[in-house]
Amino acid sequence: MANIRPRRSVLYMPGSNARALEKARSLKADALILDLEDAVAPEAKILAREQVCAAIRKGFGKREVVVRVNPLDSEWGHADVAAIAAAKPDAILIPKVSSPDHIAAVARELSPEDHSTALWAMIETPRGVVNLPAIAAAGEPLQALVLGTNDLIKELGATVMKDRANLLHVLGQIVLAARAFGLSVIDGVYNDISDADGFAFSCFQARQFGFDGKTVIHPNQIETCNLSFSPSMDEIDAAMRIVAAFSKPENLGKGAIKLDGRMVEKLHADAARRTLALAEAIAGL
Ligand SMILES: CC(C)(COP(=O)(O)OP(=O)(O)OC[C@H]1O[C@@H](n2cnc3c(N)ncnc32)[C@H](O)[C@@H]1OP(=O)(O)O)[C@@H](O)C(=O)NCCC(=O)NCCSC(=O)C[C@H](O)C(=O)O
Ligand SMILES: [Mg+2]
Repeated sequence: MANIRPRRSVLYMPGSNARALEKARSLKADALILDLEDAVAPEAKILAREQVCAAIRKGFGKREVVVRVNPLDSEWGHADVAAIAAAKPDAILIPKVSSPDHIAAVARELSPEDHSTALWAMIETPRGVVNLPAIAAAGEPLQALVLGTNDLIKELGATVMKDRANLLHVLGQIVLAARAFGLSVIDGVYNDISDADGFAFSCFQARQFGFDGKTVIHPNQIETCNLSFSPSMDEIDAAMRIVAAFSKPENLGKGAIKLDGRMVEKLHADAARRTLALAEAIAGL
């Protein structure tokens, strides 16, 4: 099983907020997005870039570190990419990706020494959704798609619905595109920090769609998120039983077997191995 990196909870914080950058070192988010884009006011952009570079160099333990830069066509974009790549985060998150050209343009800005920096792409414009297959097919170093529901709702002229009935087609399309090209896929944020039940539902819904995790905006959303995107004890138990059943001598070479009165195929064994690998990776965090 290839390396699995848990990306259950992916916490945004404004790069201009020194307290949040420090606090993140004590939080159990799997990944952090240090934001230079929309969460940072224009007058704080340079300070945010400097603070974020210093914070990356100090380190965030085992947490995956991702920096959202400003778009290349903004006055900060090119300098953001140069400075952030030199600080060596795990990935750079490109906002408002509407075509594969946006990814290629940022990739061109990375020097050959920056080859360890992956790219993540935000899908948050109508064009980004329409062009999902081409964007997801961009290839290395693209590693993940992140849904931006706030911008998307705004651009669509839609309104926020608790059950996201007006976004279900997008949830399906982004997961489909990501899986077709072997990318991770992270759901958008839930703005109402005080609504624990609504947040838990949106995590449950995202997991059912196949997302690897969800972006969060406040420490109080992390635990629910981690729980929602972790294999449950029942899932781990079922996975172990499936793997064990396929390992029995009488089942070797069989494509389908009967287990507890149900048909189980090799594909279920593959999924079970992935579940166990994810559980192991989570335990190692
Ligand atoms: C929303 C907030 C501004 C609220 O902040 P605050 O008023 O400080 O909240 P609390 O007092 O409840 O905070 C309690 C402690 O937790 C720390 N904290 C809060 N938020 C974070 C965080 N995101 N990361 C790390 N630490 C955090 C506080 O410092 C307090 O700590 P302590 O001092 O020990 O008491 C704030 O939560 C916030 O800024 N959230 C993130 C906002 C953000 O980054 N937005 C941009 C990303 S969302 C987006 O753009 C989505 C996408 O593009 C789209 O289009 O959909
Ligand atoms: Mg956005």
